[in-house]
Amino acid sequence: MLEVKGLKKVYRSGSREVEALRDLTFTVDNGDLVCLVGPSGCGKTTLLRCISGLLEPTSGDVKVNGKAVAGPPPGMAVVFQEYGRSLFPWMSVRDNVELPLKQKKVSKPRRAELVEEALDAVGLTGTETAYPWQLSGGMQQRVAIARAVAYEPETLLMDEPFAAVDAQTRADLEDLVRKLWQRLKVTVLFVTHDIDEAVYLGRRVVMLSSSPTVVQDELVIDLPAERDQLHTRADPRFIELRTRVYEQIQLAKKAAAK
Ligand SMILES: Nc1ncnc2c1ncn2[C@@H]1O[C@H](COP(=O)(O)OP(=O)(O)OP(=O)(O)O)[C@@H](O)[C@H]1O
Repeated sequence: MLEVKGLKKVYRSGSREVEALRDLTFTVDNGDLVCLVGPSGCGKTTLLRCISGLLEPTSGDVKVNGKAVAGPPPGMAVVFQEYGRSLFPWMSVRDNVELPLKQKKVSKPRRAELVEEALDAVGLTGTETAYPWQLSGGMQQRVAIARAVAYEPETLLMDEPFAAVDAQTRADLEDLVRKLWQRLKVTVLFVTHDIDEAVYLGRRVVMLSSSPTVVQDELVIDLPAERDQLHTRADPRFIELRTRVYEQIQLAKKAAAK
């Protein structure tokens, strides 16, 4: 289980202080898919960086399976928004996916297996020797997802991973994430500012307020587990849920403007 308790982050530079996160508390059960949604600048990236041990919180704590996070936790992988910057352009697709496995000291034959399985899972078999810059944006993001999946993480953090791809590719990648989540039984925390994406993907949606950020509300997404872009998004329950999330986010924005 991932536990975030009383998390606060204040950035300080000289005499300037920015309180990015005020007091965040929520949990993600093992094997759950939780979407975090909040307005732009509410501190979503700051939160994920604290969870992944890349940034030290000012106070509060993050625990994974009861253990406090201090530095990047071993069973965690992160997929960032900017695929262009997260892949090494001088390395082939295979080498990019394999690199974290080398760092994890996985044996060579097992690495080959994991890379092959992960590329197959994201529909990129045959691109092993290509370089990232020879692929489309959507394909590059698939490579980044394959790299995270090959690592066999217990927890997968995704920070607005589809913000930079076109709408059709985005829909395909959303379905890919749900498929991988169901197949691999991994715990997923998915951050997005897109309300429809959060409701479509999540089993739960945690709504954040504007900065200084607190948890505004939480919602269980009681849509069927089998989802598809056409029918799920037209389901009256989907529309009800997205309206609830939208209203909460609007309330958060109004409260912040006062
Ligand atoms: N290194 C930093 N130093 C000072 N302030 C920072 C730093 N990083 C972020 N901030 C501030 O903290 C707040 C939250 O930023 P953050 O990037 O976490 O938000 P976000 O929700 O991910 O934004 P967006 O949705 O626009 O990507 C913002 O006010 C931002 O200006």
